[in-house]
Amino acid sequence: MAHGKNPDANMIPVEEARRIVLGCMRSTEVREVPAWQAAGLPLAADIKTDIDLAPFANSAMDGYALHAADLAAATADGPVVLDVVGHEAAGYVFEGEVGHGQTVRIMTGAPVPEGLDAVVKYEVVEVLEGDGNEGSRVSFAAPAKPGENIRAAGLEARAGDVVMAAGEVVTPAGAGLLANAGHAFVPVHRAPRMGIISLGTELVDAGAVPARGQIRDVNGPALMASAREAGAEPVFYGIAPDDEERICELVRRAASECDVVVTSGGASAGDYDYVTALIEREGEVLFDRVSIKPGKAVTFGLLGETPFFGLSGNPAGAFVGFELFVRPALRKMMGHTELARPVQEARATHGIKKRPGRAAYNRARVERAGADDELEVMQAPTQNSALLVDLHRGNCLVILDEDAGRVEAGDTVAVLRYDVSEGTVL
Ligand SMILES: Nc1nc2c(c(=O)[nH]1)N[C@H]1C(S)=C(S)[C@@H](COP(=O)(O)OP(=O)(O)OC[C@H]3O[C@@H](n4cnc5c(N)ncnc54)[C@H](O)[C@@H]3O)O[C@H]1N2
Ligand code: MOO
Repeated sequence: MAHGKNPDANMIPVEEARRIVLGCMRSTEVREVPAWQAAGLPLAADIKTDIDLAPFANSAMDGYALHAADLAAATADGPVVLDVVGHEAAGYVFEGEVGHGQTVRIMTGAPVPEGLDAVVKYEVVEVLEGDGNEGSRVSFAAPAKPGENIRAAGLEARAGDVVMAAGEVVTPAGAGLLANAGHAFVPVHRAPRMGIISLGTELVDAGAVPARGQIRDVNGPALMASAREAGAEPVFYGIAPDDEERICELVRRAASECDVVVTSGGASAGDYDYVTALIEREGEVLFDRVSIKPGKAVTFGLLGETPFFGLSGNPAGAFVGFELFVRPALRKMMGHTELARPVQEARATHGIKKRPGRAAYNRARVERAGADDELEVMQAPTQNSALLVDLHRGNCLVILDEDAGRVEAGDTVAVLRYDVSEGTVL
């Protein structure tokens, strides 16, 4: 992908870039993990239950199990009296026969004895004789409906039913359901390993005080956190000075050890920006410029089979590049089908400058405000790509398409919510 004087001639739209990226992603291997550890992950296979859920009809209340027909004529003035012939706690099974005129004292969760079809809770039962257990006589002042206070066998699922389908994201409640279906372990795609390299001779780590001309590496830690938040396993390969051989060595190592490699910096037009040329030489470049602001300098390619992202060095550009391309790629590798963050509409509190050209992803914060509790979006005062504080305090990016012009205060704009996970209905 050689280019002449104007590398921007290679710019492609965001949607096209994302299509190219996602087209290259393959899922990671499947492994079995404890069901509770699968929360937040999509299942890699359909999961069936081996038994009916619930496995037997059981009581939803502490009370008396009986034949509903026996109480048909019960009223306050003419109560029906039954003989208590047994007692049943959860985990215990009453094996005896229960005839008409008889009842069994039953606890919540205990199996309803064969032939009985209703449970009446303690609160509305009067004990006439005895302590309420076997040998007692109890009185009912109202009829009971057949099925009352009984949780039927198979209410949730039948043996052999799929209780959770491949691709469904496990929730904490879902982890319980999987256990109920007999699965202590379930198959999910392994967390992708994301290798991270910060490129730039000017970079020192957070523990050092930068000398004149140096700055601290902010993209390394920010990308590590972003990878972890996306469910990937971040691996930091360090800061590489602008030395082609050193970068090449690190990139090769990361590509052989990881599922995806992400660098920041060294991607643009400067004298020391090697990334695109290096990937071209070592593998294949699929694009090297996207029509976005910030973060247009984004190289995407393959090193053998390993996807490579060379993000812009400017911290806001690296963040936007991660959000728009790397995060969806990681999610696809994990088997997620919801790949895009939610986009919603909000009213701009101020005018927003925008020249036709690259699509803008402007740092902003959306909130409910005003008497009508409408969504209002306040853009950060400066959109300088070197600043991170507004991404930290903000929660969204205002999306202005390539051909959009100036936005006036009060206009409705689309905002991408990076504080909310993919698939959330807002
Ligand atoms: N002649 C041109 N110059 C530039 C263009 C252009 O089109 N023509 N585009 C500008 C834009 S827009 C961007 S974005 C940057 C992209 O630059 P690179 O991705 O090559 O990144 P660097 O040049 O290495 O660094 C840019 C900037 O970011 C700082 N940086 C880099 N890495 C880190 C890090 N890990 N932590 C904190 N800060 C970092 C670096 O010091 C630079 O200030 O190119 C423009 N130039
Ligand atoms: O593409 Mo650059 O990140 O706008 O500053």
